[in-house]
Amino acid sequence: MSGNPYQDDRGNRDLSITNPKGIGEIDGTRKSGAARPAPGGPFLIGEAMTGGYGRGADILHGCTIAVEKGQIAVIVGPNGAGKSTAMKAVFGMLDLRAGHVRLDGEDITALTPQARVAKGMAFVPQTNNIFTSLTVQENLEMGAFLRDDDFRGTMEQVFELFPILRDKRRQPAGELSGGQRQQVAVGRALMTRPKVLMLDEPTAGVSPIVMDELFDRIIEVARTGISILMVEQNARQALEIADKGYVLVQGGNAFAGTGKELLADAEVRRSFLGG
Ligand SMILES: Nc1ncnc2c1ncn2[C@@H]1O[C@H](COP(=O)(O)OP(=O)(O)OP(=O)(O)O)[C@@H](O)[C@H]1O
Repeated sequence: MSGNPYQDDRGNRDLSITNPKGIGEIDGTRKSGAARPAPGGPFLIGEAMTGGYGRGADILHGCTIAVEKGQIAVIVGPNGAGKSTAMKAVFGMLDLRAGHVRLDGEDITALTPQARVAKGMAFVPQTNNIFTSLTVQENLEMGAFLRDDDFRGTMEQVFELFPILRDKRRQPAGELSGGQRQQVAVGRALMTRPKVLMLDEPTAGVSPIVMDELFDRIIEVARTGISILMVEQNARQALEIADKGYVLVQGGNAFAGTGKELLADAEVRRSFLGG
């Protein structure tokens, strides 16, 4: 897959590689240089997030993750770095001890996940992200449960994006292949007509070809103006389509930059991309 189609005309928001101490650059407090943040800050930002599960030790330590409208931000890093935890924190599944989450300028830190869905956020977790005993179409209808308008147009868009789902719409989702199930999960999230689509390892367990196809579809979704925030194990491929990449290590930001910058950075390559 080639580079990201958005990078050229949005280059002025892209930030150079930063170290944890330079993290202020990510949230738009950059003090010098040409890059200026969008007025009001990023569309979605989890800023300086610190917290963990229940009464356990903190997993996130001042972690910052952001995505602009219609862009793709990718979180990569070693196993256990806290990538999924950062996603859960942005979605409100974690009580933060410090830090904020802002969507379109509004502080949503105190909102429940359900309230965030109503605000336009959709989250596709890593596992158990479909109803296996329901048909494909029923899964998509479940995605529209918060809507009281006619959602057939949205379902049509999902079928256009993932034609195989139309063919299999009457089949129980549990009978589908891994890649097709992921399409159901993404399709179900899209049924809410989200402004932000959060994906935790959407390509887990699928073949390289299926991964490429899924990434192409994700680019298409971003082109419609939806922001994509995703965690990926396939770091190199994901960074290729990323407007913005974050490398998390031990719950904190180790590197951030455009996908291209991270792919070109010698240390990032050596430490996180297998050379
Ligand atoms: N529900 C939970 N309760 C308590 N601790 C958890 C929970 N989920 C994750 N953790 C812990 O949080 C830390 C970070 O896990 P997390 O799943 O966020 O990492 P990750 O970067 O997504 O890893 P991976 O790449 O392996 O999926 C780990 O030490 C993990 O054991």
